[in-house]
Amino acid sequence: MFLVVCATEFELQSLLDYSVCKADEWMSLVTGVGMVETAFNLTRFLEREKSKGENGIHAVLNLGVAGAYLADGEKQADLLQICFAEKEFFGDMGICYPDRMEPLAEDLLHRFQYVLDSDLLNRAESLLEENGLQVRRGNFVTVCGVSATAGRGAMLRQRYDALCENMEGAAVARICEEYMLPLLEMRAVSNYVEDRDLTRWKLKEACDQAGKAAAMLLKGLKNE
Ligand SMILES: O=C(O)c1cccc(C(=O)CC[C@H]2O[C@@H](n3cnc4c(=O)[nH]cnc43)[C@H](O)[C@@H]2O)c1
Repeated sequence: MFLVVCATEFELQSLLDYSVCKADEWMSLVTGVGMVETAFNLTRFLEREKSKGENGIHAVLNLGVAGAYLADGEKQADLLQICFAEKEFFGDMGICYPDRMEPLAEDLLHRFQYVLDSDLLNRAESLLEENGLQVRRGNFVTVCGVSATAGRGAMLRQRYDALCENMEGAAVARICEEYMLPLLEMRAVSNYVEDRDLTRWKLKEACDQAGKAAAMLLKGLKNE
């Protein structure tokens, strides 16, 4: 079964509202916002499952919202659009200058980028497109702090050839690597990464969109 991992109750609630699957068909975990809470709570959860002798989790869905980087034309995700991660990066792990980032020496890091499960991603993308959703796929950047200027957004987008940013994805990928669990990461765009203006954020609508898409996925992937 899938383990659905969300940072907040808010992001999970809409999936619970839309889901027609029975409770024993997927499990959920709310980790808290950010990489540390995510890594700690996901590891603890998987260890507890292991110690119960349960081996029911076969894949992880990291579900939530994200900030889309501004880009020219084709490369720009729309507000509320569903995006899938092809790769995840620890985006601010490095040497941070005001206008650029430089990498740390490779031998200082375990891993800096993760390639997500392409089979799961292809199946999920097809399923949502068959259900009439226009989705996007691309690189995701996990950051410690929400980017609050268009300049920082442009720098991160360019550096990682990225679609959007979030605060948990790379941590989930790290733990899934350790437990050899295939990972699918799906997020709805709640905001653009621009000079900060919270009045333009669409958090509630994005959670709703993500929950609706996740309910479709969990039902569809189960029937394949
Ligand atoms: O500043 C506020 O008042 C505020 C109120 C509600 C939510 C926030 C967040 O920053 C949510 C962070 C949460 O959502 C993901 N997320 C969404 N957009 C972005 C972004 O532009 N950059 C990074 N993370 C984003 C993230 O995964 C967190 O879990 C603030």
